Amino acid sequence: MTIQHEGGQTASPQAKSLLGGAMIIAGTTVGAGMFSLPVVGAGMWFGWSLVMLVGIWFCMLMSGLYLLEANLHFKPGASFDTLTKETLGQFWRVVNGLSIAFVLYILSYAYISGGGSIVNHSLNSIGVELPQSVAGLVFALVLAAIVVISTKAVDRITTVMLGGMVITFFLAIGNLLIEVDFSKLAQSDSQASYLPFMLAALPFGLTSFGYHGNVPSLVKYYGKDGAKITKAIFIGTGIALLIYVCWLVATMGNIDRSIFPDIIAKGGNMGVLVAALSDVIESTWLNNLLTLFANLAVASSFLGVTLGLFDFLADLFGFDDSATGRAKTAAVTFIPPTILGLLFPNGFLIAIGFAALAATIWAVIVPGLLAYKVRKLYPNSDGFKVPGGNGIIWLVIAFGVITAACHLLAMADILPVYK
Ligand SMILES: N[C@@H](Cc1ccccc1)C(=O)O
Repeated sequence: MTIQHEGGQTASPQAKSLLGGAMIIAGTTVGAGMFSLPVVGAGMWFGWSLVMLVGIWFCMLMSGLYLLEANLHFKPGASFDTLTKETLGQFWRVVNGLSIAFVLYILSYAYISGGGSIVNHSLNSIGVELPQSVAGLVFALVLAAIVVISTKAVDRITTVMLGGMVITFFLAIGNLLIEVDFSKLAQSDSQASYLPFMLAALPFGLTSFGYHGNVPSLVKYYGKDGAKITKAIFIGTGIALLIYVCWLVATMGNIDRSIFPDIIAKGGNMGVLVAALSDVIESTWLNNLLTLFANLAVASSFLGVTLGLFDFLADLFGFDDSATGRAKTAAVTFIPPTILGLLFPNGFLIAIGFAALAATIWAVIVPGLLAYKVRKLYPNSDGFKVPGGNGIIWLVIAFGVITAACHLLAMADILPVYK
């Protein structure tokens, strides 16, 4: 979800509720991570997954706050592009812009792949058989239509979807948690190794906590209220952490670790995970609830990300807001990921991994560098400053570099991958 288009900048900052901002962050953050985390976390299983999520949450929270710190040296409304250009120069501006565009594109494709998989799973349960690529096409066309119609439509529909997600999530999770078999969670076979699998999972954890494109929008929305925006980011990412942990308890507490290699062999796509969960759940309505939730989660992330991409490309190519302008923007936004979705209907996990590689640049490394630089440029500023000194900045940047390295090593088959 995005609030770039909020018209109400004239209201005083105090009038804006904290919860609104927190929900925007939570809505952006929770997405494809729901479906990648149990699959890539299977190797290290629950305990280490929990440790990893808390660590990544902290680093991604800090990098968001660094971006905020830098942003507050500019007028509300300044874009991420402007911040980078003015603070770090043309080189970083280009690297940053390219990595943002890449992440938005590859995520759009990932959502089409995941959405196709889940639409297919849903249709199967009512007896309709479609090739996965066609299901992806249907998913993409319906949602693209909403984005093309208007930003308002996206805002309204995402709000409805978010409401639906919260309701279905808590109903489904409530029931799943009741069925959880805690001995499954605590599974610890002293013969098996767990921890080494964390390295290959790090990039997926990083993508799961990405929301950073929304920070400049929050500054525009709330004005220069650093304390309030910090709270919104803290609460929003905290909600995401809570949802991910509940989801891991629900999935790993119901599906045995020994079943995951089979899920992974089938591409680890969302429909396969939900199907595995359906196998162990007797109740049909719980199954339907879960499927509905999965549909909503991926659809709302798709809307948020493609709307961001749509605006980014309109701005880049200078397409206007007329019907032809929007049609052109829609073409460059939706055609490439949809074609990829038709060609490679099951690349969901691979795409999320690549998204992580590029996201380390603009969601971790660049925010760290921005904060470091503004502290040097304005040493006497009494404005908002993230606590913890420069040491934590380097820690966060190191986390980004290590995660990017893990992705490259995993690609080269050097890291252990559970399968
Ligand atoms: N966190 C989002 C992906 C994302 C990454 C980076 C920025 C914005 C969104 C998800 O899991 O779907």
